Amino acid sequence: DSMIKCILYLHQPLGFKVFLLHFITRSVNASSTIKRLKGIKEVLGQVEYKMITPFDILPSFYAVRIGRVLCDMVPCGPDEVEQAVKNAHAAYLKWSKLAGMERARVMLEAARIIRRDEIAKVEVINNGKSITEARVDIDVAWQCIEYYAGLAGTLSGQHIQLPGGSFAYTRREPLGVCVGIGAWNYPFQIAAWKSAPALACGNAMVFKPSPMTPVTAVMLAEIYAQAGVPEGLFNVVQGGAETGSLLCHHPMVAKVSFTGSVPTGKKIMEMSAKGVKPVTLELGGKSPLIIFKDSELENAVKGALMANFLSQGEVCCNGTRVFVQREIMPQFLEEVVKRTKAIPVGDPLLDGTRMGALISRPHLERVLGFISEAKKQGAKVLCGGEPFVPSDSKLKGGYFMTPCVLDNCRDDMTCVKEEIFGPVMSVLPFDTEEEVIERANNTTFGLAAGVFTRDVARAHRVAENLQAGTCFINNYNISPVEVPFGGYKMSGFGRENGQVTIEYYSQLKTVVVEMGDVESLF
Ligand SMILES: NC(=O)C1=CN([C@@H]2O[C@H](COP(=O)(O)OP(=O)(O)OC[C@H]3O[C@@H](n4cnc5c(N)ncnc54)[C@H](O)[C@@H]3O)[C@@H](O)[C@H]2O)C=CC1
Repeated sequence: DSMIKCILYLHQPLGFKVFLLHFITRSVNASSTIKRLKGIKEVLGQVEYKMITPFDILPSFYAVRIGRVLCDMVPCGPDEVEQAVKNAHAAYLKWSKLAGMERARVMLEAARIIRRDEIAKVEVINNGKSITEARVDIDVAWQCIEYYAGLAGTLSGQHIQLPGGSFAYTRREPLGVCVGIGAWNYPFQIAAWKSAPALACGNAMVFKPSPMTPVTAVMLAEIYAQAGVPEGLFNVVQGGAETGSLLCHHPMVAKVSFTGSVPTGKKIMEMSAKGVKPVTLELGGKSPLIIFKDSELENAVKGALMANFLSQGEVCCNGTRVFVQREIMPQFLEEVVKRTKAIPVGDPLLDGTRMGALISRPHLERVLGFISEAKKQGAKVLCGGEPFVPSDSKLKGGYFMTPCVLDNCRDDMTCVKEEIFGPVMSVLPFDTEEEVIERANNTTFGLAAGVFTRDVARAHRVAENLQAGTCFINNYNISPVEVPFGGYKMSGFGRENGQVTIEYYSQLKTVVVEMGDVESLF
């Protein structure tokens, strides 16, 4: 947690002038961030530079995951965390007193302000994914805020009749200051998925993005501020494990919602347990995708690609164990390999690109390491699995690789058992429904699962028997915001999105009203 390095280079379209920008060292809340952005002008007064704000992104703003540092961030320590939580608490006291409909109006304004293309560009630079996918992420983010704005005015309790005219009623009340801790794979979207239901219920949020992708959550803070939330209602603190741990231990924090790996999830739960804080854990997966021989093959192949190659394979709910019924294996493999080879890898800012760069050099090496180990254990690489160097010289140092399909896989191989978090599909043959369900469930994870078949009864039977928080039938990796998302088993608990998430960001108060005399036993 010493110094988190992430430097931002701006290229001019002509002449290759490089501007180094140090910004947002400790972004405690939106207004201080804005001040800091403005402060850059003074700090870098002597240097030739262009001022950027999130809504002033230059067409030449250009830096992808190409091995360059974007900006220097200093992790927030106890003082900043204290300031962020206190600010958030003060904002919560105001925000929670507003009518749900008033909160809805502010949130709808935030959803409206989110401008897809500008933020998507920064997200590409932040994360390395293709611009096409980043645009979808930003759309999903504003849709999520819009959806929970719609629910903010519907929060209500129950009226319960009791004997003698007495009654009780329940009130759905906010929790207070909620903490969101995010992973690096969907930086802006995760910040929206966590803050939207939190804010709709009347809470405040202190959000810590992953130190790998610190930038776009700050843009969301600015958007909420512009939309008119009380100052400090959505704060961003930068940092890694130490900052996250300060947040989880803080006595004024009422809840922690975490997205990340299983080992960190366990720590978050332990730390939160000390303060008896509820947690939502969105953790990793090793999800199965089952393709029966009666499937519409083209759709099944497209589904397998969607299940494996979005965001360079860095997706928690990816269906990376692709079980294919033996009779159709040759046709499936031929088609899936043909389409995988055709995926355009390269400059993620270009519209034609479908796969960008992985998050970091060590992560790329880890993913390639899984492939070498798979080969040693007997898997056959049908395509990809190599580092990729784009022809554009600016991208030479990037963390690119070609998407990989592995054949001859067995259930006991490391590539089939462990989450790779990269573009690596493991294909496994199966014979019967009973057998494949047992093998699909033979994992400690349970985030998602998929089944392709034309047999309606089989589809629902298989979905019922798969141990996973989400089961896709005849598609994969679509996540409309109306639909709850979350895990079974070690993939976590609690849900994000959908109506049910209101329950994870609120608490129920029961008020019992006596209309008669007190009948005392004493
Ligand atoms: N289920 C889901 O919705 C998703 C799950 N993931 C999972 O996340 C993992 C990849 O993301 P990473 O960022 O590498 O995960 P990670 O667990 O290393 O970090 C996640 C976040 O936790 C913070 N953190 C790390 N140690 C901490 C500690 N001791 N106390 C408090 N905070 C701490 C990090 O700074 C980061 O913000 C994968 O395993 C993936 O499956 C990723 C995206 C979505």
